[in-house]
Amino acid sequence: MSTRIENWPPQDAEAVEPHPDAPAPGTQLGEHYSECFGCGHEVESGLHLRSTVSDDMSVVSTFTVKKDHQGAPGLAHGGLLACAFDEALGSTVGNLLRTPTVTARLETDFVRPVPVGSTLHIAAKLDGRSGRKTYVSAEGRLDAADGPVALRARGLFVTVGVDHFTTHGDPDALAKFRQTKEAGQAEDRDWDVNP
Ligand SMILES: CCCCC/C=C\C/C=C\C/C=C\C/C=C\CCCC(=O)SCCNC(=O)CCNC(=O)[C@H](O)C(C)(C)COP(=O)(O)OP(=O)(O)OC[C@H]1O[C@@H](n2cnc3c(N)ncnc32)[C@H](O)[C@@H]1OP(=O)(O)O
Repeated sequence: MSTRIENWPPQDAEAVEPHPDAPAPGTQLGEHYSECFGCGHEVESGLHLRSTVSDDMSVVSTFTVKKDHQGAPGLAHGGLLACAFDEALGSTVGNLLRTPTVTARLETDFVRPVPVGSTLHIAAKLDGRSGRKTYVSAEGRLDAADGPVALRARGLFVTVGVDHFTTHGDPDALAKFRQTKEAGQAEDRDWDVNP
């Protein structure tokens, strides 16, 4: 059975409200985990995505394509670009709704090639919510917030409990995640997803 979502957001989705304690527009969001490939500073060849709350419903992220991110010579790898959108969409849901979620479905439309050295400006917005399901979409523009559209993506994120990470994750990595938080390096996150 196909799980493709034909209508976006689906009819059963309700309007989504940001969490009352969501970071205010203009807030720069910190990395959520130092070893995250999408945002962590410890991953040398990672994406080092940086995100800022744009308004109640949206987050803008930037990511500069490096040599390590190539698919074809001089061009970004498509799967890696999808990864950047996964991170940007997940950060939008996690930070504006202040809930731990995981990607259940990610659709990416590749509109134009993304050269090494270019910076993608990814504008993501919350589209709707239905129970544990949050619908979020994004557009990525080349080299400027109003540059040409290079990608579009839509994601379904499902809210999970802490047990998702304790059951399936690595205990040592989770301990490091907790220490990072306690050291105050994971800013703006007073909601606890740790065991
Ligand atoms: C990775 C980050 C972890 C750290 C979190 C900590 C702190 C967060 C802090 C800040 C956040 C900031 C940034 C985050 C940035 C990036 C995040 C990256 C996110 C990822 O990169 S994360 C890795 C990839 N991700 C997975 O590793 C998920 C694997 N997967 C599962 O773990 C299960 O599959 C799960 C849990 C998804 C569902 O399982 P489940 O048993 O809990 O629930 P169930 O199956 O009932 O689904 C419930 C409802 O979703 C519908 N549904 C499910 N899947 C669907 C699909 N594909 N299409 C259409 N609908 C779907 C069902 O139809 C049902 O709908 P309904 O309720 O209407 O029946």
